[in-house]
Amino acid sequence: MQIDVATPMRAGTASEGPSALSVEKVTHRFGSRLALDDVSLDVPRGSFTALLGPNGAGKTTLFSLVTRLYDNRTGAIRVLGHDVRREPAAALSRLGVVFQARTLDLDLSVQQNLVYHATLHGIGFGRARQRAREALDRVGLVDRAKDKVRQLSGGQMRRIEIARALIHRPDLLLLDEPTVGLDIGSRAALVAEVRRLIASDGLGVLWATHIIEEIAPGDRIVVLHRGRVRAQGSFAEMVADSAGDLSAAFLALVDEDGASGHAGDAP
Ligand SMILES: Nc1ncnc2c1ncn2[C@@H]1O[C@H](COP(=O)(O)OP(=O)(O)OP(=O)(O)O)[C@@H](O)[C@H]1O
Repeated sequence: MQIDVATPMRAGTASEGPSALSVEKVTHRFGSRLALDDVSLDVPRGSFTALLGPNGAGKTTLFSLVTRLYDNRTGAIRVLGHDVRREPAAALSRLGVVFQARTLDLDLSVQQNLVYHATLHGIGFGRARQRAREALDRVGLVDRAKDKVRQLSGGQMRRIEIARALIHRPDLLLLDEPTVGLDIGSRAALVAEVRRLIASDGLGVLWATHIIEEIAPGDRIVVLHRGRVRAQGSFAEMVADSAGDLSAAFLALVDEDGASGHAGDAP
């Protein structure tokens, strides 16, 4: 299979500038458990990069390192070229994140949730209200600004979380299994929404999932399994040896009895 396992694709040529996200040789342990093992990956600007991995692959751990919930003691993580350890403020100001667990305050209005978040980013109250309106407009929910969050559906709450993540105009958006608990229609709508944002704003998106149907031709894919990057490349590269079948390619990569049992092995 012609997939680059060793060297992540470089989006950042001199003229294009650095990648939205670059992770280089990051290892993370919880006690004796190795959650991430020498992980390197790239999210080019303007790309939808799917972080595809089964339960326990290490997706959430990776997100926690990028967002500085955990400290990366090995390797380097850069957001738009800013190292998250050495320049945390610059790196985190370019980053928006939607965590797997819902984090909206259900008893506040949609607008209050957004304005509160904007002020945490140092945006003044007046501007925060304007930004909240703009962000809601982009996810098609401007008419729900005054509603309490608990009055919204699960899919609408997710879209509010995306609006909130965009309020400080980041260049990189991380979403950790954002469609968990949504029906098929809401799931498809949410993926489409994020793809529109990439097209309109040139955001780099890292979308963690284990749902193959959320991935489209044109996406970049990073397959993570048991803490190791098993493969990364374009959709076309990923399915080249499986007659266009991404599920088959994915299963071959995460099959413990298959040839790709170790991330460092050439597939
Ligand atoms: N706080 C923690 N303490 C100990 N082990 C942890 C902790 N968080 C995660 N792990 C372990 O690290 C590994 C990776 O977990 P992680 O949650 O990152 O995977 P994931 O790909 O996000 O899984 P899922 O799709 O189920 O959310 C697992 O073996 C998990 O048990």
